[in-house]
Amino acid sequence: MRIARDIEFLKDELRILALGEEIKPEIRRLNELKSVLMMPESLEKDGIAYMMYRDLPPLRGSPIRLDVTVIPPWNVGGELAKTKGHYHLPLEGKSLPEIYYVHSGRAIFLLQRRGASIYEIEDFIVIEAEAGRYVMVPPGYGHVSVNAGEDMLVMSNLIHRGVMPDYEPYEITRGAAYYVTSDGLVRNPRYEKAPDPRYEKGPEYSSLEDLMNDRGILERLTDP
Ligand SMILES: O=P(O)(O)OC[C@H]1O[C@](O)(CO)[C@@H](O)[C@@H]1O
Repeated sequence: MRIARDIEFLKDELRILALGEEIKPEIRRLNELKSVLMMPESLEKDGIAYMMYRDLPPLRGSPIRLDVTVIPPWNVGGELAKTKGHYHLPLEGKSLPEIYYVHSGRAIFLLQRRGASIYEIEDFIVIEAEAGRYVMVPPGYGHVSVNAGEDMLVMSNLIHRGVMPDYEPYEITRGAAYYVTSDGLVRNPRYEKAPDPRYEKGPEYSSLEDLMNDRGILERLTDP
């Protein structure tokens, strides 16, 4: 599968070749997600939760980092496959956004903006995106990516390379304010306040390459 010019994802071998270089993935295991699962007690055995191929060559040396994340379909206690979830720590006092582009599969992005405490959510957005659509995670929003389809979800993300993830709020509340299950959304009871979700669809964009060449969009990653 073509990710961009000179970047190929070899689906059967779970390998990425970028400008001829083999990119070694960082693997997140199911056991590492126990702290954010709706029903961790339903996890019977460890396995691969998702793979992150970080800092692909075309953008090395630039302020923006390009990663590819591959989430196979899985389900623990009815909850669909997802990333751990994090907020972005401010960089030099600024909260910075992030862009996801879906190459294949069906994604649901759960975005949340917290209020006075981590148990209070002011805004909760559910964004659906299949291949050819992108999502901008706005500054200040925490995010979880869910594989809502039956196939592998393959997506890229563009982010300022100085941004560090903050996992603690998601670990304390055991995930986002809503879980995505095979029966739909389930409210996480650990949050004291969470509005009804707002539903959106990620806008279409011709390709990741075109997105990477769109100055207007890219500039927002460093200066929202
Ligand atoms: O850090 P988490 O919550 O496991 O999520 C992984 C995702 O976050 C990123 O590290 C960037 O925010 C991606 O590479 C990856 O898709």
